[in-house]
Amino acid sequence: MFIISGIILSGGKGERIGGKKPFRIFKGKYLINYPSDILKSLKIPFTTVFAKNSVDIELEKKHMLTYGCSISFDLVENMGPLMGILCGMRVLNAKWFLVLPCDCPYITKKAVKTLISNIKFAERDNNLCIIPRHENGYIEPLFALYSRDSMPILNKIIMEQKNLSIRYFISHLNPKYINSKTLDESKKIFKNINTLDDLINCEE
Ligand SMILES: Nc1nc2c(ncn2[C@@H]2O[C@H](COP(=O)(O)OP(=O)(O)OP(=O)(O)O)[C@@H](O)[C@H]2O)c(=O)[nH]1
Ligand SMILES: [Mg+2]
Repeated sequence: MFIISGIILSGGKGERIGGKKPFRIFKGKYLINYPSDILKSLKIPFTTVFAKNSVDIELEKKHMLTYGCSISFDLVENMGPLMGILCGMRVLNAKWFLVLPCDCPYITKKAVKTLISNIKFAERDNNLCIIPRHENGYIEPLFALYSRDSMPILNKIIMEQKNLSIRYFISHLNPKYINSKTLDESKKIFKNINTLDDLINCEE
């Protein structure tokens, strides 16, 4: 069993960017390549979870071949990131899952390593997830670690379909919150690309 495996969430509608978000080009690379390159360089195996109905099966297959990762698809459409996380967990044999969005081109190796360095404390304190939190209280649950022990809880939440918010899921996990600045003083790594303007206008 790998201790850590990655789940890259790539199955959102991407409405604000006009669809096909993972394969939008940002500074010469597909958006999805940024988190994928970091995971590859850290030798963390991962799966990329696309929407139930493929947006472009050729590009999705090419992504799989480029990175030697697996690709997964949401079992049910339009259920949001929790469905993506569960579908990723189902195909990975890991103790901890590193969940990342597909639209985080400023991600760094250092940030991922720092996040991972908290696992030993989470295991000591029985925290089933490790979530970056900003000073203003805002949390980053899609740039976070989840223990395998959170999987039955997530499964139950999805089966019940009562509340599919990620905050509801986390509320069952005794989260370890870590100061977002320990991952990146500038906090730029958390910047997501959501619109066509973001694709063009993001400064260096
Ligand atoms: N697998 C999967 N991933 C999702 C789902 N919804 C959102 N995501 C991913 O979660 C991350 C954050 O989502 P958003 O920033 O809202 O992106 P989005 O939903 O694609 O874009 P908008 O439609 O413009 O909100 C992105 O990496 C999305 O691809 C989903 O239902 N399934
Ligand atoms: Mg969305």
